[in-house]
Amino acid sequence: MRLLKVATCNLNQWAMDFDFNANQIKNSISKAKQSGAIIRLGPELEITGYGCEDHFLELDTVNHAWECLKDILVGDWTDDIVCSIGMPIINGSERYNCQVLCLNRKIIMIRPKMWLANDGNYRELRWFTAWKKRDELVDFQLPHEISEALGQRSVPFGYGFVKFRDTAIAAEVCEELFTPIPPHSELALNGVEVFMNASGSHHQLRKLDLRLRAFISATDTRGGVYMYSNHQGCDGGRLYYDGCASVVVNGDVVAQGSQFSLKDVEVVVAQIDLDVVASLRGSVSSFQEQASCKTKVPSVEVPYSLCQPFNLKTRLSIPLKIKYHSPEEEIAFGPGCWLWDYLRRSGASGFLLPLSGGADSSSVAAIVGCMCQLVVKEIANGDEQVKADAIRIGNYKDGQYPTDSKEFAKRIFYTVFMGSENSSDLTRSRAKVLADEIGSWHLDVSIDVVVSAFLSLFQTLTGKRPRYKVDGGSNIENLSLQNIQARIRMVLAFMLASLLPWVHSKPGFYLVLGSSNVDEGLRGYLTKYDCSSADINPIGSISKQDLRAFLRWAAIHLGYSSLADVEAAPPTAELEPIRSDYSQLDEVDMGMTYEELSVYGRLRKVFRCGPVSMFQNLCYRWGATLTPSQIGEKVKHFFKYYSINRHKMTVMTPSYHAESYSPEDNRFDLRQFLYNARWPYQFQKIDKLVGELDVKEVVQGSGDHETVAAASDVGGMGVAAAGSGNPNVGL
Ligand SMILES: Nc1ncnc2c1ncn2[C@@H]1O[C@H](COP(=O)(O)OP(=O)(O)OC[C@H]2O[C@@H]([n+]3cccc(C(=O)O)c3)[C@H](O)[C@@H]2O)[C@@H](O)[C@H]1O
Ligand SMILES: Nc1ncnc2c1ncn2[C@@H]1O[C@H](COP(=O)(O)OP(=O)(O)OP(=O)(O)O)[C@@H](O)[C@H]1O
Ligand SMILES: NC(=O)CC[C@H](N)C(=O)O
Repeated sequence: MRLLKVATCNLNQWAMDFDFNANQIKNSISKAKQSGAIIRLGPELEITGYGCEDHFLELDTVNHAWECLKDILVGDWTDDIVCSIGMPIINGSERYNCQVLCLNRKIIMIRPKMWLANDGNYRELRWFTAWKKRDELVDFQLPHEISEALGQRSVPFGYGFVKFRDTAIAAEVCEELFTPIPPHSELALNGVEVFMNASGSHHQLRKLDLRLRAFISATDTRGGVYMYSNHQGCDGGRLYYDGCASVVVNGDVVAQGSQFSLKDVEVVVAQIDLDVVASLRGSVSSFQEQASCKTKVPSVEVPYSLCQPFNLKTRLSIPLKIKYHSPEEEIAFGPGCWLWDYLRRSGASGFLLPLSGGADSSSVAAIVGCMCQLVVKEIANGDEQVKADAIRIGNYKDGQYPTDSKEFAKRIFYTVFMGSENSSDLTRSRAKVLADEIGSWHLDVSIDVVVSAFLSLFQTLTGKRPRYKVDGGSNIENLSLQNIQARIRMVLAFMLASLLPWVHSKPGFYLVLGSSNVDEGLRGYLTKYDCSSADINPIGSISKQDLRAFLRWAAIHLGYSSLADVEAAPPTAELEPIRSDYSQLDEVDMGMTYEELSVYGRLRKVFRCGPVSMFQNLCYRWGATLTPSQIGEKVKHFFKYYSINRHKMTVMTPSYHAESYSPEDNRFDLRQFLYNARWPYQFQKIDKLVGELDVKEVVQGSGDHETVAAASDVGGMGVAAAGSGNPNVGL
């Protein structure tokens, strides 16, 4: 037997906070050593933080990373433990995203990333060069100061692996795992038994499965130990890195860390018998055959042993049942943890939320409530860092600290219902009941006097006073009357967030939370610079359908039972007067349902459909109940409003990224914002297709169509011919 103990970790780093990050790395190495591990793997670019973006272009960033590495190497951190540490390195004139393998105060090899992440949220090619030399390791001269401090002049740099006396190990850096020809396949043929994947990978709803499947398929037939390390938390941007440090052996998960957690450092350890890898490989004839004619990968020899012989002092890690969170839990915990990091790092004293009693703002309130519950739970579990942060933010004195989530919420969370003459008692009371359940400091104010002050001012200026449509006004008047209310709420929210702490003799300021969802953003069904404009928004890329499922879940599992009523109510903006024969409803206003919007959203972004291919795909999906002409009208209606309102995406409040069809314009969904909203070329093509289909009556009902049935559960949206069936493409 060759017993090997390995440790991997989730680290909650903060981009550009070098002291903090270096301490976390040291802390994780100490924990790994305490557990008896001989290998410690950390996340990608852990010294700088993954999300430094254009700071990677600054030489300072690379220099500071070396300084931190030197500090780690001159101490006893790496004594008797192989540490894989992530940082940027300049070799010659190119900058690489590297894993630095260290042991006993020396650097044994530097492995630059070969396949960079460059889709969706990722732009690594903007900052790094991909390493392309695959047949040799080059000699890298260490920077003078490092060289002096370590007594080491140079180090092998490039693609390769490290051969110890008793096993071989190699790095595979994040995206490399997801490439069509991942390095681990040829590394395995070269005898590498342990793969160390350092990652910087963000949370997206329903994505974990994709990741775990990749670890499993990397090792189930070819054998191997797959170690995965990731960042965890908000390191300064819209992404939440969702941890899940794990160890997989021959396709079985034997250790799995948390996906969502408030912990700064979590070390995940596994004890493995490496002979199971050799044994599996020896039993697969095709593996043996391919190994016998493999392409040789360069290696570095280190005369050191990592394994222990058979002994009964340690227990082997056994296969675990993989833990997946439901999407509802993901919505509660991902944004909940992200909000906590943002709050503790921003210096704010809490959050203020305009709470309408509707589904969206109630979801945000529930997520803040969940955050408070997590904080109290983590303090009860003995987390000193969470306790110290909570004491500071909640302004606790005399040794007191949060022990009850409602009491904590009262200190750090203001909710405010800002009713107008169009608000109903139902929503007003829903807001109040929910606030009581969560424990927030709740205010109920009327904005009517402010609205009428604006209207009077306008009347003085122009001599005219706009009227609602139900009172005989035009569309323009009707819209402007709605938008005044919506925008006044935004101004009042910011005013309260800055002044309420002063009123209550508390230090600091509160962050205003926004609560528009991904579908409203896509359709543009929001008033520009109303309460959708805030400091941050935890649900800006979550769909209405997912939010409704979340509300049902939260009513039970977070203990906020009033959310069941909130969920059951039809979504309404309550900006127009309610009459016996009229009450404003979102889906009527928008001319489409939220369910339809989710379908359009996925087709547009995830499946990259323009208007014409969206129409064609929807003919398969909806052909049983709608005619081609009706489908054509729906597609045109969607694209018209999407494009008219695209400018609103340029000023969307920074939101937690959670959804692959997010229209977020700043980092994720990069498109123009001034369109010809008549789409003359595309719409004419749709009309032409409709004409042809009507004549031929080709679409006879989607149920009869083979491809529809086959693809009907693709990401829950039943895309038929939209190309790639993976809704997570472009993570
Ligand atoms: N191409 C362009 N590039 C840059 N800016 C452009 C623009 N076109 C218009 N604009 C600007 O945008 C303005 C129009 O946008 P905006 O003022 O927002 O107004 P608008 O989009 O016309 O109206 C707001 C919509 O949101 C609905 N609403 C209101 C309130 C709450 C909710 C909800 O349930 O969440 C929904 C409301 O029923 C209405 O359909 C124009 O007045 C102009 O200032
Ligand atoms: N009466 C109100 N009191 C406080 N805030 C409000 C009120 N009405 C609207 N808002 C704020 O403006 C945002 C957008 O308003 P709107 O009611 O139009 O619908 P929504 O986007 O469907 O959200 P919700 O489901 O929270 O009502 C809300 O999410 C909320 O933050
Ligand atoms: N940092 C990376 O290489 C990211 C890779 C991949 N797209 C992920 O989200 O996991």
